[in-house]
Amino acid sequence: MLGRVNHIAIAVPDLAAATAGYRDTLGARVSQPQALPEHGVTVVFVELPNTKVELLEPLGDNSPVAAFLEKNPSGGMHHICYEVSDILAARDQLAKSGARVLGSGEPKTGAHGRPVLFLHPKDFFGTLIELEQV
Ligand SMILES: CC[C@H](C(=O)O)C(=O)SCCNC(=O)CCNC(=O)[C@H](O)C(C)(C)COP(=O)(O)OP(=O)(O)OC[C@H]1O[C@@H](n2cnc3c(N)ncnc32)[C@H](O)[C@@H]1OP(=O)(O)O
Ligand SMILES: [Co+2]
Repeated sequence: MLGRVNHIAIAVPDLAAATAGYRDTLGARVSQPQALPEHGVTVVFVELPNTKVELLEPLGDNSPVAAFLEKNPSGGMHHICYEVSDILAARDQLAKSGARVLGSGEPKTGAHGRPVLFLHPKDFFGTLIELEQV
């Protein structure tokens, strides 16, 4: 089922400061901010030779990231995104195995304009998993 790691996500309290840290201190190439109101976040992507790091901060009042930052005020690893070739087949297989697919269960459009789903962290060893169809 799983393909490449598409990105590792880090939730941060201040996206501009985190962007400067990756760009200026770590010398990395960082994309422009992308506001994703339907997901309650603003994100940037740190471009790396073999994958990406997604830096994300809350956007709006019901951001799913806000509760995470209350527990982790300086930020922290938020999720890992794996690529899948068929997100609906993956979803159905996972649901059959008893894994919780978050939200309505229907894929939403992610930051790359492709369908994404999330799996509950408690079902995967304390790690929030995002699946992105590539
Ligand atoms: C799609 C656009 C973009 C992209 O890449 O394209 C993104 O990635 S957007 C990313 C932001 N969107 C999401 O995270 C959507 C999925 N997330 C959720 O549905 C919620 O955040 C959820 C269900 C994971 C947690 O919701 P909430 O924090 O309200 O619930 P609890 O506080 O009750 O948490 C339950 C339990 O899970 C632990 N938890 C919460 N978040 C995480 C996490 N990121 N990693 C690991 N564990 C997490 C939390 O601590 C609770 O544990 P407990 O031991 O019961 O205290
Ligand atoms: Co993501």
